[in-house]
Amino acid sequence: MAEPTMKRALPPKVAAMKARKRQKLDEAVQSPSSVASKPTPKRQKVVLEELQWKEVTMPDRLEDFEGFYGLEEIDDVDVVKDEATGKTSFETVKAQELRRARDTAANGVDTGVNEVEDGASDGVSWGGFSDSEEKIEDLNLQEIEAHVPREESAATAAAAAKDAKQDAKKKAKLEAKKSKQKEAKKEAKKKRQDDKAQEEELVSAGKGAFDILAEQPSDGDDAEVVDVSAWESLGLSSHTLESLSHLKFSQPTLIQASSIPEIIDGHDVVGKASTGSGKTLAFGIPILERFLASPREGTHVPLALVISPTRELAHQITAHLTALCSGGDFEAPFIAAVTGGLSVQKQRRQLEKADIVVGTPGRLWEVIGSGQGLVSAFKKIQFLVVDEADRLLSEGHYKELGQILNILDRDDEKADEEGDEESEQKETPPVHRQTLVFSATFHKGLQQKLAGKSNKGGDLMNKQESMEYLLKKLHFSEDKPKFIDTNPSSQMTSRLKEGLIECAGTEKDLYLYALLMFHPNKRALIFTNSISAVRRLNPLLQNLNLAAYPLHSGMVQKARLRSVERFTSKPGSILVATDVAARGLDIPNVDLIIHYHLPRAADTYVHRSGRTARASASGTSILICAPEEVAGVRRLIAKVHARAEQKPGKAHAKRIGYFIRTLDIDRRIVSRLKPRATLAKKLADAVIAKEKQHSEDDWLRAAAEDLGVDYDSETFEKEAPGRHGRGAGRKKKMKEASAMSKGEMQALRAELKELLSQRVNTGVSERYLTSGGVDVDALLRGEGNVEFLGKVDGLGFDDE
Ligand SMILES: Nc1ncnc2c1ncn2[C@@H]1O[C@H](COP(=O)(O)OP(=O)(O)OP(=O)(O)O)[C@@H](O)[C@H]1O
Repeated sequence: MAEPTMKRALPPKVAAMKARKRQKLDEAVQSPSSVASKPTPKRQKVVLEELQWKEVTMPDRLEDFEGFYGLEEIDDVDVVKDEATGKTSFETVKAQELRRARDTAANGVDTGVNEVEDGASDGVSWGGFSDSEEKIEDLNLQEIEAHVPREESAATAAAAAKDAKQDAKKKAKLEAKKSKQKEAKKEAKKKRQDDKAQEEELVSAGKGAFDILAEQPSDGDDAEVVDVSAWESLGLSSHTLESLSHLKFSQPTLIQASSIPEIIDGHDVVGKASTGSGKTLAFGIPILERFLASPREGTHVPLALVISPTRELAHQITAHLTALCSGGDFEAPFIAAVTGGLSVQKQRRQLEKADIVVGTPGRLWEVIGSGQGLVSAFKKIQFLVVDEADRLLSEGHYKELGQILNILDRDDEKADEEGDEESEQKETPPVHRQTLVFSATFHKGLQQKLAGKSNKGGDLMNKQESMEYLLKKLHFSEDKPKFIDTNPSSQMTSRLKEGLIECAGTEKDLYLYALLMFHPNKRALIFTNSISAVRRLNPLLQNLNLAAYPLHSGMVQKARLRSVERFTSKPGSILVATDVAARGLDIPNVDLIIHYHLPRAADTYVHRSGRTARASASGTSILICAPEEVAGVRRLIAKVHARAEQKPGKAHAKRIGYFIRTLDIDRRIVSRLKPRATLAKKLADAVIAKEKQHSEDDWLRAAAEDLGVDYDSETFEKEAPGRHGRGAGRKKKMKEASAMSKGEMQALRAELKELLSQRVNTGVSERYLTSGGVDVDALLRGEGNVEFLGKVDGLGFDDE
C-alpha cells in the first residue's frame, strides 16, 4: 500500500491566513468582474545564435573548468516545447528590441517582427492575485471605464462616476500609504547601508575590540628600551628584536623558544602549549623573519595563510601580528583579515595585495574559491598556519578547511583524470609550504567524531594519537613534523585556581549573581551553552546594575566587536558569552571565569578557563553545578588534570588524581540576594517576551502580506485552532509576561531600585561595594567589615 503523503502542519495563525486567502480566491472566481487581467508581455520566437551571449567567467574553485570551458550565458530566454510537434523553440521579450536595434543599424528601417502571444488570445487572461491590493484596484478602474456603454442612462453614468470617484479616492489613499512605506523602506535601507559601511570601516581597520592589542607604546617617557638579549639565541634579525623591545617582551615564552628555531629552519611544527602562553608569536615571529629576508618582487603572492576558528580570534591575531610588524623601522607586511562582516569583493581586493592573510575557513573558502587567480597565488604560500587546530579539524569546520586544503593541494594535471570524490586518498603533489599547527588541546572526541564514532567525555589525545590524526588530515611537507609540547602534564596553567559551587538547577541565576557580588570590580566572563541563555542572562544582570555585555554568534559582527571592546575597556565589566568566546580570545586582566552551563567536553573547559590567568597573570575559574551534575564534572576535570607520574625505581607510572574543590559559599547571604534576583529575572523575562511577541507579529504580518490578506493579530488568534500540546504552558507564561503593562513594569523597576539601594547585611551596602567606597579587596581578605561576606572570605581559595 502506498504511504500517504506527509505534510508539515502550518502554524495555526498562518493556517488561518491561508484559509482567508482561499476564501478570497473563491470569491474572486465566482465574480470574474473583480478579477482583472494582467497585461501579458509579448514574447517572440528567436534564433539562439542571434542573441548577445555573455562569456561566463569561471570561479577559481572550478579552475579545471570541469568541462565548462568557454561557457556563455544569456538572460530572459524561455525554452518552449510544442506539445503537438514535440519541437523546442526559444522565446524572449527582448528579441524584438534586439532585432529592431540591429535592423535600424543595418538599414535605418524598423521592420517589426512576427508576434507570438503567450496566454489567452482575447488579451484578457486570468492574471492570478496581484501582489498588492493596489494593482487590483487599478485594474478594476480600467475595467469600469471600458465596460460602461455610451448610450447608458444618465443615472447609471452618474452612479458609475460616483463609484469611479470612490475608487479613485481609495486609490489615492493607497498610493499615499505606499509612498510612505517606500520612503520608510528607503530610509531603513540607507540606515542599513550606513551601518554596514561603518561596520566595514571598523572591521577592516581591525579597530575596536582589538585596538588594545595593536596599540604601540608611545614614544614619550614610557618608551623605554627593553633589554631583549634573551631572544638573541633564537637567531632573530635586528628588526624583529627592535619590534620585541617595542612590545616590551623581554624574553620568549617556552613555546616561542622551542618552536621559533624549528620553524626558521624550515620544519613543519605541531605546537601544544597552555592557553595564554604566547602561541601567536610562536608562528608570527618566523613569518616576519621570512618576510624581512625575502623582499617582494614581481607578481604579488601572499607569504602566509593563517586559519582561525572564530572571527574574533582572526581579528585578534591580525591585531597581534600588526603590533609585532609595526614596531620596528622597516616596511611592514600587509596583513588582511578575511572574515564575515566585510563584503566579499572588498576582501578579494585586499587579498590581492596581502602578505599575510588571517581568516575563518568559511569566508576564506568563499573568497579564495570564487575569485579568479587567487588559488594559483595561494598555492605558492610559504606558511599555512592552523591555529586552534583541534577545533578547526572538528565541529563542522573541517569541511571548509578540507576544501581549502584540497584546492591548494590539487594537482591540476591529475585532477581531470581522477575525479573529485576520493580527494583524500588521491595522491597529492609534494607541498613546498611549511605547515604550522597550534593548540592548547588535542582532544580524542574529534578523532572519534571524524571516524563516525560517538564522543564520550572529550578525552584528550596523547602525543602519538594527535600526531597520527594530524598526519592523516593535514598535508605536511615532511614525513614527520616536529611535535613540541611545552606542557605535557597539563593543559592548564598553574596560576589558575579552580572550584565549583553546588546549587539547585533552578537557582543558578541567583548563585551567578551571588558569585559576581563576591567578586566586586572584577572582570568576569560567563560561559553558557546557548544563545538564548545569553539573551536571558545579560538583561537580568543589567537589571541588577551590573555592567554586562552579550557575545554570541547570532549577533551582527559590529555588535560582537562592540561587546568585546566594552568588556575590554571597562574595568569590572562582565561578558556573557557562548563558546564563541572560549578559544583564543586574549583580553587582558580577565579575573574570573564562571561556567554557568557546564562545558560539554574537556577541551572546552580548558579553553574557557584559559581566558584568565594568561601570560604571567593569575585568575579563577568557577563552575556552577546542579547536584546531579557534580559527579560528571569531577570526572571531566579529573581527566583534564590527569597525568602519569613515574616514580624513580618503580616500573609503572602512577596516575595522579585531581579533585576539584567545592567552594564554601555562605547561603544566608545568597538567600538575602534572592528578592532582587527574582525581580530582575521577572523584568528581564517580560522584556524578552514582549520582544518575542513583536517579532512574531512582524513575521506573521510579512506572511500575511505574502498571502495578500490583512493581518490583525487578535482576529487570527481567534481563528487559529487552539494549541494544547507541548510547550503550551511555557507559551502561556510568555503570554502573561508579554502582557505586563508599562505601569506594572515601572512599578517592578521602582521596587528593584529600592531593593538594590538597601543593605544586604548589617554594615555594608552593595552600593559601597561596587562603587569602591569600601576596600573590597580587604573585605575579601577577611579584613574590615566582614559582615557582608560572612565566612566566604575569598571562596575558600585563600588557604592555597
Ligand atoms: N614573550 C612574551 N612575553 C610577554 N608576553 C607575551 C609574550 N608573547 C606573547 N605575550 C602575550 O601573552 C598573551 C597571550 O598570548 P597568545 O594570545 O598568543 O596566547 P595563546 O597561547 O595563543 O593562547 P590561547 O591558547 O588561549 O589561544 C598575549 O597578550 C601576548 O601579547
